[in-house]
Amino acid sequence: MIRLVDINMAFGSVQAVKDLNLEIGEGTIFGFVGPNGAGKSTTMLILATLLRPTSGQAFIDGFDVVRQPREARRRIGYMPDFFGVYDNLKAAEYLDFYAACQGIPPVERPGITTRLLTLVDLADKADVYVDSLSRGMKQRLGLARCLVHDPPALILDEPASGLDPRARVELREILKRLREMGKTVLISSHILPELAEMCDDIGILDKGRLVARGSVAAIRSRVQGRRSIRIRLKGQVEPSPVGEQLRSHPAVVGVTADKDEWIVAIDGGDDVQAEVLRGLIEKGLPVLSFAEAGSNLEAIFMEITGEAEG
Ligand SMILES: Nc1ncnc2c1ncn2[C@@H]1O[C@H](COP(=O)(O)OP(=O)(O)OP(=O)(O)O)[C@@H](O)[C@H]1O
Repeated sequence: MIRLVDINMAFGSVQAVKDLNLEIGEGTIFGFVGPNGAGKSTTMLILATLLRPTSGQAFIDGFDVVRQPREARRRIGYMPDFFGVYDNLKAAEYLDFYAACQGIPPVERPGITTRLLTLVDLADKADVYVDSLSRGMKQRLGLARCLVHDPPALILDEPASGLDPRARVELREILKRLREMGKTVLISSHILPELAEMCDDIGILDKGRLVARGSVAAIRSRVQGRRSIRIRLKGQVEPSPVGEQLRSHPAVVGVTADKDEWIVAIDGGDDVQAEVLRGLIEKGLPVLSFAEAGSNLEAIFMEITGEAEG
């Protein structure tokens, strides 16, 4: 449904997207994750036909976004990371307005508006001014707006950003409904755990390059067996014998000092963790705490995007 072939995008000397190749099958919820400036919004703008790539091709349902922008646009709903809402309109009027912009005949518009407001759980807000809706509600209304022309593919740029946990759960529920409807969704975030709960597949973008792609389980297994340990020692900061001692263990693959803490990446399980602790104690180093930071998704994300730096 969505295909990117050797996409490059340069803004002057800034290479925002580099040799990006990606295929997203029909009915997939695909999470696009990467730190700020990774190139997510740029890629989405290209797919939305709003930015012409420096080179490469992008297709929506087989239509080239540069050569056949009208056909591509008809098949896509795009929600930018920031969008304005007209505050003098009520929710239903707002959707009606966008349906009119899409050339939908007046007789069909009330039905579409009602269906979409129901889909995004705003049926009871039809007559409420958009301006007075909460941020989460505005986001859901924005999502409904992308659906007025019933496109098979949706591109959502950071829709969960700034939402409270409850609003995120609501958004996740709506994405599930979209999946049931057979929509293909490309959704971005700079927070991997936020996307992991909602997506079938994940692509990690870093400095314009796709550095990992696969199911959440596959990405997790890429760094399986690796864990981070947080260590606090009394009055110890670099330079100190601590870093040297930690690095001397062959299973220690990374050591960083962060304020009064050391963060150590180890390639191994409980036995290795116990050995590293024993090594510190045997050297007479004053360990205050030694705890697993967890092999959480955020650590995995740091790991993968860190790898790409070299
Ligand atoms: N119109 C532009 N002119 C110049 N540079 C740009 C332009 N748009 C994006 N960039 C640069 O391209 C790079 C990628 O930006 P992009 O907005 O695509 O990243 P992103 O992954 O969406 O990040 P964020 O989460 O911060 O929006 C950044 O270095 C950015 O500064």
